[in-house]
Order: sequence, then C-alpha cells, then structure tokens
Amino acid sequence: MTEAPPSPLVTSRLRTPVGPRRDDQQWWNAQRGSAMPFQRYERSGSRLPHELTDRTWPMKSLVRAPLWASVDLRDGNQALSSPMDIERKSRMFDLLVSMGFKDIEVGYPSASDADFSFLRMLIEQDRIPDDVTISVFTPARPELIDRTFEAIEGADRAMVHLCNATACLWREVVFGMSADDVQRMALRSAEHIARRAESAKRTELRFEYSPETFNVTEPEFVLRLSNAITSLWDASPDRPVTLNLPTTVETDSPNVFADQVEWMHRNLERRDAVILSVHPHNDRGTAVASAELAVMAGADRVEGTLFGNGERTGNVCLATLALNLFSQGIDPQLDFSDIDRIRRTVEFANQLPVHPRHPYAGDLVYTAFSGTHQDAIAKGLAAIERRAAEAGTATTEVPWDVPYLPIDPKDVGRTYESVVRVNSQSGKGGVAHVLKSAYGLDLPRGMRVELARQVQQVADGDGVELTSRELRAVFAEMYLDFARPALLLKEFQLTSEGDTTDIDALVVHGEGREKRLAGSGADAAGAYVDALAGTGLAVEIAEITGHVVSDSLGTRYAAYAQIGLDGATRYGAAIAGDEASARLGAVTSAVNRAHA
Ligand SMILES: CC(=O)SCCNC(=O)CCNC(=O)[C@H](O)C(C)(C)COP(=O)(O)OP(=O)(O)OC[C@H]1O[C@@H](n2cnc3c(N)ncnc32)[C@H](O)[C@@H]1OP(=O)(O)O
Ligand SMILES: CC(C)C(=O)C(=O)O
Repeated sequence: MTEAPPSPLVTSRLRTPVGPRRDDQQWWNAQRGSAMPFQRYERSGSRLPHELTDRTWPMKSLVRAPLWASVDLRDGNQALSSPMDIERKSRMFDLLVSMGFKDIEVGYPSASDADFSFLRMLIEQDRIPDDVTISVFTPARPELIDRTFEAIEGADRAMVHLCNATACLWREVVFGMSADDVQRMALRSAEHIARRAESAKRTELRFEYSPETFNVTEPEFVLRLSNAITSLWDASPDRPVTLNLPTTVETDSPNVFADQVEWMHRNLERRDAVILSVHPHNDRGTAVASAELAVMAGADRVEGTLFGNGERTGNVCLATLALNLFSQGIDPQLDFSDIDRIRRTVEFANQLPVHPRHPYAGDLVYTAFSGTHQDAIAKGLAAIERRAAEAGTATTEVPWDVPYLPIDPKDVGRTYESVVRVNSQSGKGGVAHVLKSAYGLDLPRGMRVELARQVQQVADGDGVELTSRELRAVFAEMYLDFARPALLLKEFQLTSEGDTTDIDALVVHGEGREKRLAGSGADAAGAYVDALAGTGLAVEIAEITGHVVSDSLGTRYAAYAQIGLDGATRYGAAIAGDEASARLGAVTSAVNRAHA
C-alpha cells in the first residue's frame, strides 16, 4: 500500500497552510493593530482534491427525514463530567425508543464497566425492541474489539462501530504513524471484527466505520480506506455497511462540508451497499446547517444527540434537525409531541440544563416580550381561531401561519400560556393578550392603550416581568377597585316597555349621601345616565361593549364603557353576575375614574 499523494489543496494543520503567506511583509503590516492573533489560524478552504465546480447540493432541498441515529449514550455520555449510571442510561434508552429511534448507539462497552453492564442488562432483560438496532463503539484495538463482542453476546441484532483517526494531525501527533500504517491498523481491525462476527452466529450483525475527523483528512485517503473497508466487509445492498463521516472537530463552513460529502457520495464504490452517514460536531456553531447540507449532498443518515450534548460544543442536535423538517411540512419520523417530557428526561440523564433559547425546546422559545411581536402573535392566533370557526374545525386542523412562531407550540405539547409575557418592552397587544388568555377579558382597543401605558410605568419602575396575576391586579386597581369612589350604585331596578327602559336607582354620590334616582333611556345604560343627571353628572356614553367570562367564580359578565364627562373621555370596566349590573358598573367605574 502506498502513502496517499499530497494534494495541492489539502491542508494538514501541520504542513500546508492555505491561508495568506506569512512571509508577506505587506500583509503582516496590514494586520498590525489587531487585538487578536488571527494569523495563527488557517483560512478555511475546500480540502477537496479538485474544486467541485459541478456540485449539485445547492439545487436540492430536503424532502424527507434522513435515517436518525442517536449517539446520546456514547458520544454524549463520554462528554459528561459525571457519566451516566445505569439508571440514567436506562431512562435515556427508554426515551429514545419511545420517540421512535431505530438506531441507537448504546455505548463503548470496552471502555468502562458501566457501559458493559448496561449493555448486558439490555440484552439479558430483553429490553431491545425488535425494530431497534443497538450500536456499540470500538476503537481499532484487537483486545477492545474482543471485549466489545463479549458485550453483545446473545443480542438479536447489533451494529459494531469501528473508528480510528485518519486525519494528518492525529496520525502524526496521536499515533505517530504514516497514512499507510493507519490504513493497515484500520483494515486489521475490520478483519478482526469480520472474523469475530463469523462466530457470533446468533446475532444479526451490521458494521459501521468512522474515519475520525473526516473533514480534515485528505479526501483521496478517506475514499481509498473507505472502499477498502466496505470491500473487506463485503457490503451489499441487502447487508449495507454504514460509512460515517464525522466532523469530529468542525472546521469549515457548511458548504465546504457539503462539497466533501457530495464528493464522497459520487466517488464511493458500492454506493448502493453503503449507508452514507454524517456525524457533525458544533465547534463553529454550524452543525445543524452542516447536517442539512450534507443530506442535500447525498448523506442518508445523521448521527447526533438530543439538544446537542457532546464533546466540547456538542454533537448536532437531532431535535433541531427533526423539528426543522417538521416546520417545513416534512414528517420528522420522530415523536416530539411532548418536548418537555423529552427535555426533562435528557436533563436528568445528562445532568445538564437545556438552554432557555434552545430551538424548539427552550423555556423561552415560544415567548415574546416585545410589544410588536406580541401584537402580531395575538393577531395571528386570533386569525387562526377565525379560520377554524369559518371552516367549522378545530384550530389544530388549520394550517399554521402565525408571525414570530415557526411552529404551533401545541404541536410539541406546549400551551399558549407563556407565548406572551409582559415587561417594559411590551405593548397593548401583549397586555391584552395575557388578560384575554389568562382571564378571558377582551378589552376594547382604547382601553388597551390606556392600560398598557400604566403597565409600562409599573414594569419600568420595577424593571421586571409582570405575571398575569400582576397584570390583572393593575387592571383591577385602575378600573374595578376604588378606595373612595365618587359614585356608588348601591341598587337598581329596571323595567322595560317597548323601546324604553326605566331605572330606579339608589346611589351614593359626593359627600356620602344616598340618593334615589329615576331615569329612562333606550337601554339600561341610557336610563342610568339619564338618572345620573339628577346628581349633576352630565355623562355621555360613547361606547359600551361586553362579554361573558367564565372563571373560578363561575360564569359572569364583563363590560367596558367609554364615556364623555366634563369635556374628557374616560374608560371604565366592571365584572358582575349579570349583564345589566356589569354595564351599569362599567359606567360607574368610568365616572369614578373621571373624579379620581
Ligand atoms: C472521536 C471519538 O469520540 S472516539 C471515542 C472516545 N471515547 C472515549 O475515549 C471514552 C472512553 N475511553 C476510554 O475509556 C479509554 O480512553 C480507553 C479504554 C479507550 C483507552 O484507554 P487507555 O488504554 O488508558 O489509553 P488512553 O486513553 O490514555 O490513550 C488512548 C490510546 O489509544 C490510542 N487510540 C486512540 N484512538 C484510537 C482508535 N480509534 N483506535 C485505536 N487506538 C486509538 C491512542 O493512540 C492512545 O494510544 P497510546 O497509549 O499507544 O499512545
Ligand atoms: C466516533 C466518531 C464518529 C466520533 O464520535 C467523532 O468523530 O466525533
């Protein structure tokens, strides 16, 4: 076997930088003054042997979910300060099964007793469903391969995952080997695995190979080695070999990785007998994009973890990838209908919190604090309700289209309760939305503006978020509760004849004297303001609205009145057991606000 020929575009981090020439004095001068020693790092660039000028991936789009493989129990686990014990592993395994994962890497059984015992427990207690294939990781060392086979003894199905570093830096620094030596080590191990598999007749075995840090390995070398391994394992369409291309440390923008994957996809031998897999890490924060472009470039399978746990910045997050597909109308083939249950289990197993801004799963990702977002969300939700009512169907049947919310939180088991939260950045739309969704109070527009101004003052003063209870309290303080009301409607009686309503009311006004008043009008409120003229109050009603509210106190009525009094406009509100009391109460409230 010969050494892989050096390629002009290949960058070994040790040998052939493609960045700017460091002996160029002009260039160095231009860099003076930078606070950062960026010249220590190589510029990104294609590591392909030939530029892929006829790349096809940019013209592709995602149309179906790839095969998903969870590596939570291996790559995720090896990155934890406190690796999972059997209880934590079991909970994670059961979760993955319940979500629909069919391909689960359960550990590195030759590395630790915990992994070995967990695997034995799964097999001996028959915990692996018939449609799930467990995978076990092994490095290219015969004694560790032997121990791996001991661990899977008796399993119905298993995938043995062989991995060794192939990248130049690793060859030189970690192994102190040439590319040929590394190839020989890999093939010896692959052979050893094939031999062990011969005697493991009871187990339906599959094989996986990962050239570690694929993205910085010379492409011709990876291709040559991969072809040799799939040939040695006799990959066939009915017994395919999984070839997994890891960006063990992510180094380039996702388009570069996509080119690398497409080049492999196009040049691999036995392509129909190979499941081409990718295993992106997130060092540049672009693992999700890398995985998505890699699938467009020809990858069939993606390895990752839930919420992206893994070495350093983590593995690619499978929840994000799957729900990105879902948000585009593609079946993700994984069940995320209760994302908080999934998150709780993952947090328990990893003993790491999921960030509140984590896509689809974080506490805050369906929440808007800012006024314009809240306004748009509230209008969007109302439009969905309208469309559902028009179609005579449930809101969950209506196509989702709400500004600022890429998916319906209810589709992943969340509620709308926390979609809008109020602080000093909020506006009338948000305040109104919270009062409506938490208390069923549907305030008229002018009143929302007035209330929001008051809420803003409170929020600005306290500098914190207002809960729905606190908002309700601000509303009550403004419109419902008056310590010393200028007007009190103690009792009233209405009688109607034809188009006229008469009122007989007992009120307390001004200095605390009770006064019996009479009046008539087109409705109860009209009769009431007519009667109030007897106290010297010249009230004009601009608008009265109202609706039924159902809350812990039963079914009641809320009314909102806008009145003109002493040349000014005032809003008032009341909640009462019946419509007439609420409407008259709202007028009384508006008068009291005018005289407060
Ligand atoms: C990219 C990945 O994520 S690979 C998975 C990594 N996971 C883990 O490391 C978690 C579990 N690891 C372990 O428990 C241990 O490291 C073990 C059991 C694997 C090995 O332990 P030790 O024998 O004490 O070796 P140690 O960890 O110090 O060093 C690794 C050795 O394996 C070699 N090695 C590293 N990767 C591989 C590989 N894929 N195949 C073969 N040998 C390898 C190294 O060159 C080094 O060899 P050396 O001692 O001759 O220099
Ligand atoms: C074993 C391989 C796939 C791996 O975990 C990595 O390279 O990150």
